[in-house]
Amino acid sequence: MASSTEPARGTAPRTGDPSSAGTLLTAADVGRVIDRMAHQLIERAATSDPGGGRGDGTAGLSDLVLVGIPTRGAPLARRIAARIEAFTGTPVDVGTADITLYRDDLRMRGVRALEPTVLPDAGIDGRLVVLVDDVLFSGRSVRAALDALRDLGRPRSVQLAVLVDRGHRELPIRADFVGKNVPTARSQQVRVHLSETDGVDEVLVTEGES
Ligand SMILES: O=P(O)(O)OC[C@H]1O[C@H](OP(=O)(O)OP(=O)(O)O)[C@H](O)[C@@H]1O
Ligand SMILES: O=c1cc[nH]c(=O)[nH]1
Repeated sequence: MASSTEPARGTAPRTGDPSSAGTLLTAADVGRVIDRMAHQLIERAATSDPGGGRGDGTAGLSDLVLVGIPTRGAPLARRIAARIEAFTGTPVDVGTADITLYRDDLRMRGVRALEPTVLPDAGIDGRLVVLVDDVLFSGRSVRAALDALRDLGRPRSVQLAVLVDRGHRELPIRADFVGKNVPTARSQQVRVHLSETDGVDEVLVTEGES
């Protein structure tokens, strides 16, 4: 997670009046935001490369594993990895980590099917893991993901990338890469739709809790 002296990158202030209900990001916006996040990850992987890199824009990428948090963090991680490969020519390992059994609010959320946990063959030990999710809200999903990772290996570092940070944290968790910071009212919902899961790329703000 980001240190307190290093603000997460984003495109809008996190404080301010709540966003109006409606479309926050169109399909084209989602594509642009994913591209920007891919570039930021390339840069950050290079600066955190213990080997110092080769100066060709691919430093640290072999060390990087993008781990998506289901549901929509999984396709998002795959898309960011695909864009990193498109920009650098270097493939990036991707995985998914189901967090269901690690949640602290399991009893409040009702029964839901477990999602797959799939890691690259090289695993995550000693590597730079970037957790990927669509929305960061209370931080409880990310907290659960950190616990899930603990059972999967021992990365040398864990960072967090989210498409939308809507504020209202209940835990001391902050993203290292933010596609878009969106001031919201607690009563609103941010709904991320991706073509892989929903048939369309868009981010909506709706009124009323789900
Ligand atoms: O910071 P938090 O308060 O945990 O909220 C963010 C989480 O909520 C949503 O997932 P949800 O649990 O609704 O499941 P889904 O991904 O299957 O939609 C979203 O995808 C994030 O994972
Ligand atoms: O607004 C929210 C809150 C939690 N999870 C979401 O996907 N959206």
